[in-house]
Amino acid sequence: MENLRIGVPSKGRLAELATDLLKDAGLSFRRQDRSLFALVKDAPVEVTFLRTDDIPVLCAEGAIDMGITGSDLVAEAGVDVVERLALGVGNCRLAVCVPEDSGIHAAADLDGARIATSFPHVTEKYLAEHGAKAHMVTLSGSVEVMISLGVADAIVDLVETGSTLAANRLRILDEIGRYETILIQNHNPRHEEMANRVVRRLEGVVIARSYSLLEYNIPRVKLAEAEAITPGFNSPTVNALEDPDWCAVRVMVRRKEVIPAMERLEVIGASAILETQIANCRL
Ligand SMILES: Nc1ncnc2c1ncn2[C@@H]1O[C@H](COP(=O)(O)OP(=O)(O)OP(=O)(O)O)[C@@H](O)[C@H]1O
Ligand SMILES: O=P(O)(O)OC[C@H]1O[C@H](OP(=O)(O)OP(=O)(O)O)[C@H](O)[C@@H]1O
Ligand SMILES: [Mg+2]
Repeated sequence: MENLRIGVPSKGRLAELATDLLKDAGLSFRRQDRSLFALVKDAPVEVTFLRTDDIPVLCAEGAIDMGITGSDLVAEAGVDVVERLALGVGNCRLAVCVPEDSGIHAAADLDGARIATSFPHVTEKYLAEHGAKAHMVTLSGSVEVMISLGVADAIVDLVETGSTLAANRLRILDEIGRYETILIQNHNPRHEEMANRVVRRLEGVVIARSYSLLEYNIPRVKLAEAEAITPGFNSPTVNALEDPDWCAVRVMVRRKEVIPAMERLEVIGASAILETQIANCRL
């Protein structure tokens, strides 16, 4: 059986994220200098380092079986790949933006405008849905400066915090879509069983990263109330304590809900409330 080939971004913001995720999932490799290729230790897997935006087409063509990339880039490439797993990072949205003082107020006003973007296909589809047709200025980066350079009336680009827009005195006219970093797969991978194992392993890390383990003691009479505060991923584990009026609860809680949950548990009489980080899990 041939090795499973996984495409990983060679540089840019997703490179380190992807490498860390794979390592945490027990898929360790060493990239030597600028080499484009690495073998994974103890698994029939090869990692190929590629440009993030080439990963969708190379996966669709079968050069790689799986890849880590942005769902925005998959949409733009317009290729038919299987989306296996959302990786819980790289959240961003694609937006049509115009100068703060622009006379463009609706998508229909973009008819006949010049639009600078790295996403011409997604943009044209969006415009067509709004009955508009525009002149595309297709670029690979620094899109936000194109209006002040005089080559565009509007831009379509990724927005996360909005600070790049503010720095360029631009405002969002409309949101085209929301995207994130995903694991994609070819319809016919070289090693299907290993592909499924990669998905399960990464899933364990993604869930572990987004949940904490919460443990606390609670009077039995308050157990139902406590379970309503922390319903858990599956149902909570409840153990008896020496004092029959009390019990101990173990439950997974979304990281961002841990502090408010602890506060609410304290109010209803819980004690010894502990948060533990989960490194990995199989549920
Ligand atoms: N500001 C952002 N916040 C969150 N995710 C982003 C952001 N910008 C880009 N992404 C995601 O990361 C992917 C890769 O981004 P991009 O192609 O810009 O590479 P980069 O890491 O910025 O490197 P480069 O220097 O080539 O631009 C995007 O397709 C998108 O999914
Ligand atoms: O809303 P914000 O938080 O400001 O993020 C959005 C910016 O992030 C990305 O650029 P990146 O940093 O990748 O630079 P690039 O133009 O070189 O790709 C994207 O292209 C936007 O310019
Ligand atoms: Mg970028």
